[in-house]
Amino acid sequence: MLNTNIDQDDSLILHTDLYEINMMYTYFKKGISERNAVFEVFFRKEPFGNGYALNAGLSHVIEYLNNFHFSESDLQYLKEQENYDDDFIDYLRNMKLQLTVRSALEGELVFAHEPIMQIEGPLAQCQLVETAILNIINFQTLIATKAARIKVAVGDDGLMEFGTRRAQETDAAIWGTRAAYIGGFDATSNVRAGKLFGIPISGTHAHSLVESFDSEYEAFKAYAETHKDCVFLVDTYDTLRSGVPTAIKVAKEMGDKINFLGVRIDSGDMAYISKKVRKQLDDAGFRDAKIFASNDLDEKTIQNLKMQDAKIDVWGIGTKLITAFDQPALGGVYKLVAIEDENGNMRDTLKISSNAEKVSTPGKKQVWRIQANSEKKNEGDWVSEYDEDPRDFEALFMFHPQYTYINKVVTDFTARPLLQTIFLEGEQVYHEPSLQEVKEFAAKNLDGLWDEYKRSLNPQDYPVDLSQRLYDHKMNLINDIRSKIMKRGY
Ligand SMILES: Nc1ncnc2c1ncn2[C@@H]1O[C@H](COP(=O)(O)OP(=O)(O)OP(=O)(O)O)[C@@H](O)[C@H]1O
Ligand SMILES: O=P(O)(O)OC[C@H]1O[C@H](OP(=O)(O)OP(=O)(O)O)[C@H](O)[C@@H]1O
Ligand SMILES: O=C(O)c1cccnc1
Repeated sequence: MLNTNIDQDDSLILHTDLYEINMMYTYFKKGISERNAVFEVFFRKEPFGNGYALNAGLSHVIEYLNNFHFSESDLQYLKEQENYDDDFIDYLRNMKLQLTVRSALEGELVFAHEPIMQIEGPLAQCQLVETAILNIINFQTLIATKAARIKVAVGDDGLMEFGTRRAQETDAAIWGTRAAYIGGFDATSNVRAGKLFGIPISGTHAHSLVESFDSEYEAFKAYAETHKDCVFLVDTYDTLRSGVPTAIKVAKEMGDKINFLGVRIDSGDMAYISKKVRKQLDDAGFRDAKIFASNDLDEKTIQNLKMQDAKIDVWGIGTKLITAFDQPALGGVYKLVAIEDENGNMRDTLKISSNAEKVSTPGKKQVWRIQANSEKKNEGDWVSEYDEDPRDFEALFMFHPQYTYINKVVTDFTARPLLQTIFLEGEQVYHEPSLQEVKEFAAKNLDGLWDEYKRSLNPQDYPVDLSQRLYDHKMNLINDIRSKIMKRGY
């Protein structure tokens, strides 16, 4: 018996902060819950000092929104806890998803200060979904980005995800594994993630197998007699004196009965040991046997090991990937950018700050990825008002949104809108691609990025520019608000 109140009709609908429902209550009681609103998700800095983020999480958001309803036990719980009036409880009972959701697709490269998801519809519904959407996108985009960094470090070597045992609980392991696959991992050790998402599964064995037999020889032999594909973990006692020689002995004895894929090392000086192991395997005639390595690895250690000419073919990565060890959160936010007024007109909203980077950009927007036809590489992103289209221009003027003297004119370009319609007034209109297609899309997008933005250390800032119209609108709104404050004193 579980010590929780999870019942049959549990869904993610209450996976929200209480303040969202408290705000819905106010909107409902004051008669503004159905006013049209537009919120946008964006982050202010790429994680890990990276030059880009790799978008992930949309699939889980779609699943969440397709299960958008309050169950009777949810309503009863809210009534008991918060004593909301019955008319509000009835309103929640009858609530059907009416939101229009536009989003950057999974596997898309996304950058700071541009909307990566846009939620439009009744104010109350927009407010309710904030928490779950941020929870999902912030985590999965973070892990996909970490995975992409690790993938850059390993190049064409094999890359296995080993993180489940160190993940922040089960959901993080499952969805983190999926994000890692999008970011470039080849396989996972998590069997459920394999079953759920079709990710290839792969595994070796642990030290406990070796310790369960009287000797390393008996352990490897037993494994070989019960498996066709064999990777032996060779560092339980003494990698070079015992582990590798024993693996070679067993591989020779078993001959064609097994596929001797290689050995795994999980401790010690990986550069020194892997070179020695390579020599031992080669000398024994096992030139195709691969060396697998694991032990608290991340992109920095991998790069360093490669610099030391470590002879590692397949990398197993757990803790530092799945916990996003060096940056535990992406910090994506969900901000109101437009709201319907009492006359039915949309009013764009703006947050002013003394920190220029924190002044928000008002209104419902679109993001255009601008690519030069000559190079097939991105020139930058052009954030516009929603009804603008850069394809109407022969030459596109792109300028830095703060340092406007940094600018360029781009001709002969293609422009593609990043925010795609996923739900239209509550109906899913987007057909999800397979996970394999998402992974290929991510790799293709990375090809379109100049190396200057891709390097893991001190990458160049990728241009995220505003259209002239959006820039002028923002400046006018800032001036309007300032002059109102001067007049009214608040
Ligand atoms: N040649 C190397 N250069 C840089 N880092 C290395 C090298 N060899 C191993 N490492 C990394 O150094 C870190 C420290 O390893 P640690 O001392 O914990 O490993 P260990 O000797 O295997 O001990 P344990 O058995 O407790 O894991 C690990 O993240 C490992 O991947
Ligand atoms: O180091 P990570 O990147 O987190 O990768 C996962 C780790 O999990 C296993 O170790 P663990 O000590 O849990 O089990 P073992 O008995 O198999 O060594 C494995 O050997 C890796 O070292
Ligand atoms: O298959 C492995 O070698 C493995 C799986 C999970 C964690 N560590 C290693």
